[in-house]
Amino acid sequence: MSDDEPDPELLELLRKSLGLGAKDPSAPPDTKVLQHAEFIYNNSIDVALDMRSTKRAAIAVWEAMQQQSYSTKTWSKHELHPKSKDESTVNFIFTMDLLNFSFWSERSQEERFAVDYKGKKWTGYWSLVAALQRALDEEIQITTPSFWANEEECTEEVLRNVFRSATDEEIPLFSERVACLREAGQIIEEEFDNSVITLVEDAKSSAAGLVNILADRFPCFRDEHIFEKRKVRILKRAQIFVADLWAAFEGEGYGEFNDMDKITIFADYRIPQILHSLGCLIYCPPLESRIRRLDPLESGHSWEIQLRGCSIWSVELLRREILREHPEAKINASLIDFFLYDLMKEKERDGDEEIPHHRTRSIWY
Ligand SMILES: Nc1nc2c(c(CN[C@H]3C=C[C@H](O)[C@@H]3O)cn2[C@@H]2O[C@H](COP(=O)(O)O)[C@@H](O)[C@H]2O)c(=O)[nH]1
Repeated sequence: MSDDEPDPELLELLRKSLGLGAKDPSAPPDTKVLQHAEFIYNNSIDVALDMRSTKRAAIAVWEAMQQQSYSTKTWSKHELHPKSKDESTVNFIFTMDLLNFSFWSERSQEERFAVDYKGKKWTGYWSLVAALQRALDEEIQITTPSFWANEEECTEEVLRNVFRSATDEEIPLFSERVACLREAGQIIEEEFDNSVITLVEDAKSSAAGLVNILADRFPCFRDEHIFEKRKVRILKRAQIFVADLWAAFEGEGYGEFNDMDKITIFADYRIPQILHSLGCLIYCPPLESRIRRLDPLESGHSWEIQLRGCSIWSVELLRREILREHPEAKINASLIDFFLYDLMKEKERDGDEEIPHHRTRSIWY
């Protein structure tokens, strides 16, 4: 949306005040995330995209995904991800993506928050998945929404035990995670018959519809910010919830959506990092040195919104580049995103991080 385009929210307001009625209700749902990402990109002066690198990256990413036959099947191959294609996996994924944020630590690799499970110490995103699997093994109903809302049974002590650490650092934002569980438990109890399945089915197989339900009804999923005086929707956890469902169920059953192309990448702290490593994202010197110094970047800061919005737009251009070269490609932003995240984690394991990820502490990612 360029500067001279009218603000869609304003148009909606005008439409209503002139009694022109709301937009056509039969219009397919849209999350507005991609449109807002383009607006952020068009108004970013501290983060830029490099088109030559994007073209090069598109070829490299496509070839690597082909070589690895990277598909939705890859999701369930991860050791800790649930394998059953049933309601328990829907509940697991909802719980996981309700809490899928902010695992980075200022401690060393040995001292950072870690979860002991199946003889390994899991950190980062995998520490969350391990903690949930461990709790289920210990007969704690950590993936049941009615449990989260029941403060007598699901006490803070029970939750501290669920997220107990193998080191003396606790899980980051513990109290915010408890608040997310309580809020979501209550909303699912009151508005969705105590069932995540009801929530998923209310979207009628629309990925964008499900994202909008989460953003509209759950404040803890409403990842929206102000940029250049406009509201911009990024909705990272709402979107990764849909994509995780889609991948876990391989596009069928509870993972069947007729508009997966409406989902963008999930703007976290790993995708900007890998895009910068690929040369697709370029930072202004003050921002780059802030990141390299590991100095915090507060949530909502213009630089942070530019990083997240330009990452979404960068992968949209990369996706279009892949389709230009391979019109037959069965590819979407979700699959590219999963691949880029796994690629970044591989580079981290190999000690090959070209730049640190940015340090923003928030519940949004
Ligand atoms: N954009 C994007 N962000 C992702 C993931 C995942 C894991 N998805 C799995 C499922 C399928 C894939 O194959 C992955 O194996 C976690 N995150 C985010 O990263 C951060 C954690 O980073 P670290 O502390 O280093 O583990 C945190 O914000 C978390 O929300 C992803 O896929 N895409």
